[in-house]
Amino acid sequence: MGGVQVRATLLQIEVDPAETAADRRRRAAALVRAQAGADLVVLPELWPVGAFAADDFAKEAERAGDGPTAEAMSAAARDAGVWLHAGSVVERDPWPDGQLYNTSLLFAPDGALHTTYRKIHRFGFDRGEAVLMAGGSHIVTAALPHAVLGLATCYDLRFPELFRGLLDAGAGILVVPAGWPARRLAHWRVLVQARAIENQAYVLACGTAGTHAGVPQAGHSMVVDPWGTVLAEAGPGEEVLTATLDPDLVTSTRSDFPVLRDRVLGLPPVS
Ligand SMILES: O=C(O)CCC(=O)C(=O)O
Repeated sequence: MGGVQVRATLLQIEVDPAETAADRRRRAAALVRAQAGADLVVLPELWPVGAFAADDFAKEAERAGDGPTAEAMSAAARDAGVWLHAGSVVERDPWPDGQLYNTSLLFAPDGALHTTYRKIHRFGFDRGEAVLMAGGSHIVTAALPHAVLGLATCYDLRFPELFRGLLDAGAGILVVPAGWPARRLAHWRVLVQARAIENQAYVLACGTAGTHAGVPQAGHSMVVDPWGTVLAEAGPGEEVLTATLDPDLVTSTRSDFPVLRDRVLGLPPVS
């Protein structure tokens, strides 16, 4: 990254079933290339296939390291010279007969795959992702030049203990790609802000636009600072959202208003 400030761009891409995954990959790659000059670019959850398009998960599954999304995003990150959180893909591992995972891909500015994160909490209760995919079992952070990213995905937002794990692992910028449905937009806005306030961290929450598998998407990608202030918020349609982050604000918020120091851990239950 260039300096003390982090120029972040969230690409709230529309997922339209009339567009093929291959066409959407080309469009997303062009959007990433247009962000040259940013430090960190973020795409949403499962944007190649659609987060609710469960019937297509197996067909669109790919390898995390060198599948079609990884190849397109690696080249786009390198061409733009940006850190790229390329959202998530349906990963099959081992290839070609293994389990499906909802796996996020983080590329370095030279195009190398830096880190992957398998979504831990699977959404759908007894349907969709919850039955078709396996859950991840690792908390994942990534140390970038001026900040540590903590990775989570969509439904993970509802599980504050995961974010405490990311906080304890050193994260100051929490990155949450999502495919959040419009009917629970109110939950999204509150949860994104809450994760920022309670962990005194930036939250970059990038959703999708459009309707796929009959589920209208919320859009409303958000950038929230460690004090809980919403720095930028998208509308419901496709949008490029930008914000400038100051990693020192994480440190100063935590020392000026030191609530994290007052955590009380490991209390025994009353029997
Ligand atoms: O928790 C929710 O309301 C939405 C979660 C979701 O859509 C997902 O994880 O894909």
